[in-house]
Amino acid sequence: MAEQSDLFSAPEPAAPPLVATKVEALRAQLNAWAHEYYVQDAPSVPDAEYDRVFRQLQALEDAYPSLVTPDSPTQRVIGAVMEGLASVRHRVPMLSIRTETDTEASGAEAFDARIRRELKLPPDAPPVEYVAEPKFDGLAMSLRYEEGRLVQAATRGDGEVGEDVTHNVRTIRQIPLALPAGVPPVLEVRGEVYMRRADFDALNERQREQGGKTFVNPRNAAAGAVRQLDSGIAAQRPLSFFAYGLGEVQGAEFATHFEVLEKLKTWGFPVAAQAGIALGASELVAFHQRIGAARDQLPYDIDGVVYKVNSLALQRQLGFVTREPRWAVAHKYPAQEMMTRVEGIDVQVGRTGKLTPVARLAPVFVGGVTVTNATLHNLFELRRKRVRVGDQVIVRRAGDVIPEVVGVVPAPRAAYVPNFRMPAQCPICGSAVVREPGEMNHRCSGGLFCPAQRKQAVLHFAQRRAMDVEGLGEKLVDQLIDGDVIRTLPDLFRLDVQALAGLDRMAEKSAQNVLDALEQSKRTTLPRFLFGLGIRHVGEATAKDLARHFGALDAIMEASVDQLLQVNDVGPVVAQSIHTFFAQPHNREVVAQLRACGVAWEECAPVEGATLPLAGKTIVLTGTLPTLGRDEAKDLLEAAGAKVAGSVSKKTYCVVAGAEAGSKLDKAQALGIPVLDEDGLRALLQGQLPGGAEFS
Ligand SMILES: NC(=O)c1ccc[n+]([C@@H]2O[C@H](COP(=O)([O-])OP(=O)(O)OC[C@H]3O[C@@H](n4cnc5c(N)ncnc54)[C@H](O)[C@@H]3O)[C@@H](O)[C@H]2O)c1
Ligand SMILES: [Zn+2]
Repeated sequence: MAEQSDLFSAPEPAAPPLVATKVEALRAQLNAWAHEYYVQDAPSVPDAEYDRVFRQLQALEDAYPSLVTPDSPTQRVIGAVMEGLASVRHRVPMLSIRTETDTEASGAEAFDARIRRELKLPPDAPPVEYVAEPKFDGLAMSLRYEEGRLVQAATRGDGEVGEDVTHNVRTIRQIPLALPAGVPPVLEVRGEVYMRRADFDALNERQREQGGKTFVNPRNAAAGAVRQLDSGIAAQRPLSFFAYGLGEVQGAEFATHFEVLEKLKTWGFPVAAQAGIALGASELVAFHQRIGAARDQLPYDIDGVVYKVNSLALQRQLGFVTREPRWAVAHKYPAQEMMTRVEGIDVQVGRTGKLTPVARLAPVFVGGVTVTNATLHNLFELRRKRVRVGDQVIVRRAGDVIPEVVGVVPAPRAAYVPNFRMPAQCPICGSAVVREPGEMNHRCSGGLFCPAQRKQAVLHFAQRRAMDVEGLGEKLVDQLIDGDVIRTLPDLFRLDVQALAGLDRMAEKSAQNVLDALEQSKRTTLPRFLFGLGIRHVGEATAKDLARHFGALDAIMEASVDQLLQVNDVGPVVAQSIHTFFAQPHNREVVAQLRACGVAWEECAPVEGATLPLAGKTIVLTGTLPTLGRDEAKDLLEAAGAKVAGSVSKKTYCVVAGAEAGSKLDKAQALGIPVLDEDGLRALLQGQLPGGAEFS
């Protein structure tokens, strides 16, 4: 009998052994990736790659349902409880969301059609009401409040059991610890903990500067912070929060999801401003497009939008499938991380002379654009990530920022590939490449000469505190350099009315004004000139110290590192930087030409720092003086040998206070430090001690 019935019922196709093996392999791969992603917060492949393999598995399971097992990644929410964190059983499970993909029709239309079918709506029924929201790329969080107090915060885990991370979540400022009176006595708020892009970039920048580990993306940085055992670390990572739903609630009833969002707002939770009601498929499509167009400008990452049936009664009617509700879907955008191959590593020189290794890539569509180059930041970052030519890497492009290589996809290399090296000479100008001790970045030392640094060099040279060329601002400098009107600083002094008047928005009159300003700037001072050269680490104060110590430019140019170290406040890094600068023949040539063009200053005999009346004294300026400007007062004090500092400490010699002096004055008084007015300052410069006595 059994044999006969087998003949009549349509049997499922038996899976060929090869398919069964393939399915097992795909599951093992997905489980390994999920472990890296959920447990270690350090994925080795981009989400797009995980999703691709996930869909492959889904397709095979659809074709051979006999192969489906309850522990397949397609059948359950993946996640785990980290050792060291207590586990929390969710009273209302935390589910995943099905992803709707675009075919010929928009994913929004496919979702709406499915909902209408499942609700058995006739074709002429009015449009279904949905709520559309951004899909934040962070990690799901359940916040439990009892009697209005936050008592527990838990991650999603496997959906049934999550991790207790209350200690870390308490450090997130956007999450209220106490709620206003009148909230339901038991209230679980569900939402997403995430990191804003700017916070993420700043965190990584800090890590890079210190040679520390950088994070792949804001999601992993946020997840890593939330799942720390030590709340001190989480507190240092700037995390944010958006609420988008509820878990267990006692003592309140809601009719719609939108009403829930409104209530969350009144209780003090951040709710996405874009969340709104959408009627039918057409409004969902419009929402998807609108948020997609604004995506790059958002201050945080989203990977799509979420559509939810608004009526909670209909939600209940629709119910759940294994790992996801039927009443919601995610409609995604192009991935912000993709995999591609490194075809070469180039070096770019930035405006400030910093050398950046840049990966040349097999073209890849990421974050909505095709990318062929991505930054590797610096040599150390590149080495730490072990990037070599030929490797598959993860490229991230989010917002308007330049694309970056965030990691290598581990794979055996076919052949030996040499490690990348920084060039010893600038690829643009041939000057020596230097890296200071403790610095992560390599730089071109051809500051004045290097075409990559020209604009920056000219602007710095012309600024008020340096050569003070009025009217030589950014727009004009852009035109001069881009139009190849000038190449080096001396070219500035070779400009004529004809060359200038040919430029955009430059009448003959204003051209003459610029020439006059240039002419006037030629009579300058040694500290201004030195500062204007833009030598790394030589700010105004150091330029003044150098001028005072050596008296003449030639002496500075010829000084050894040891001689430079004799100067007040000049340490090894600064001394080396000055020495390297003047060791470049290009830079010496520029200086010679500037002098040949008539740039001149008075030189004087070297002055011993110690002989100046205020040498070694630190003085603080605060408030507005009646006649002296802040810069003027500073110049006068520094000329007398004083150091002008920005904050008051026990070491402060005296404070010069004018009108509207604030906390600095209070602090001086508290510490018993003498306070002078402008007359007192003048007296001090004349040699009178703040107490009234004379200098000995
Ligand atoms: N790279 C890897 O190795 C790797 C490994 C495993 C998983 N993943 C990625 O993880 C994701 C799969 O995770 P999933 O199945 O939990 O789905 P999901 O994370 O894509 O979607 C569900 C989650 O969306 C979040 N969400 C954001 N905004 C929301 C909103 N407004 N309303 C409701 N929920 C919102 C919630 O946290 C919820 O848990 C995929 O993107 C996959 O690529 C990557
Ligand atoms: Zn250079």
